[in-house]
Amino acid sequence: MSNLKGLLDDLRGKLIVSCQAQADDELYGSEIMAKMALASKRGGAAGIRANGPADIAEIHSAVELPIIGLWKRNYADSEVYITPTLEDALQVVKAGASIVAMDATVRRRPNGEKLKDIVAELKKTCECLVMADISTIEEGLYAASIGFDMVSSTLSGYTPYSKQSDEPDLALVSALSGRLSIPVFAEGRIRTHEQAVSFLQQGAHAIVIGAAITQPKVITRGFVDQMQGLKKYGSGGHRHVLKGRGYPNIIVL
Ligand SMILES: CC(=O)N[C@H](C=O)[C@@H](O)[C@H](O)[C@H](O)COP(=O)(O)O
Repeated sequence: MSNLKGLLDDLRGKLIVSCQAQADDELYGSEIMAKMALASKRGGAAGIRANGPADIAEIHSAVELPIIGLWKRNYADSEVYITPTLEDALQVVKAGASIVAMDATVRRRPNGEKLKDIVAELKKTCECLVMADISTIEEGLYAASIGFDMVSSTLSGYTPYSKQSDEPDLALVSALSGRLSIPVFAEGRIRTHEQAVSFLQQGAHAIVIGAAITQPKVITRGFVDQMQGLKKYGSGGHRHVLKGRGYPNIIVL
């Protein structure tokens, strides 16, 4: 466990790159995600965020960086899609993640599982830290109270009741950083160097960036839109939409 506590210190002020591609993405595949992770490491990333046991295992064997693992899965009886169940979390840890990230929203989980019980079980049985992906201040406070090791603003804008915006949620990260003793990670729609620095100045422990680094389609579209005078990318010109039950897909507006 001491190693894991040290891990949080190691991540302070650092960048974690989210290397994820869905099945309908041109870059889909564990080998490609491992290359993406390797390139991120060479660029100075201190950690990788990755989706699914296959990608996590491949990255774990190819890149010497801590992995924040999750597993996006759809269940018929729940809107929760980021590591919804205990078994999903266990598979993520087994694949090589040091930190398991999971939806910590107030929404009902598959099979009636309770967030509190999942966290307690993980703490009891796994050598891992647990990250709460939250969408509101209340969810962040609750997550800290039930034993999560850190929270991340991942789901702000992706639950129907949270703030909807194309911008990253600086207010949420700032508010939680002032109220929680556990680390608060900034994640979701961070597109510029300036935004990343602002989050650190507002108290974020570390920064997680995905699309702006690992999705060439999105980056390309940003340039194209700017060149056409559409002013969309710099202010968050794309966002995830929940297609069907859960899976976020990048759409370009
Ligand atoms: C909402 C959701 O499911 N977010 C996912 C969480 O793992 C990923 O698809 C994001 O890429 C990640 O959060 C980083 O965000 P951004 O790609 O905006 O920098």
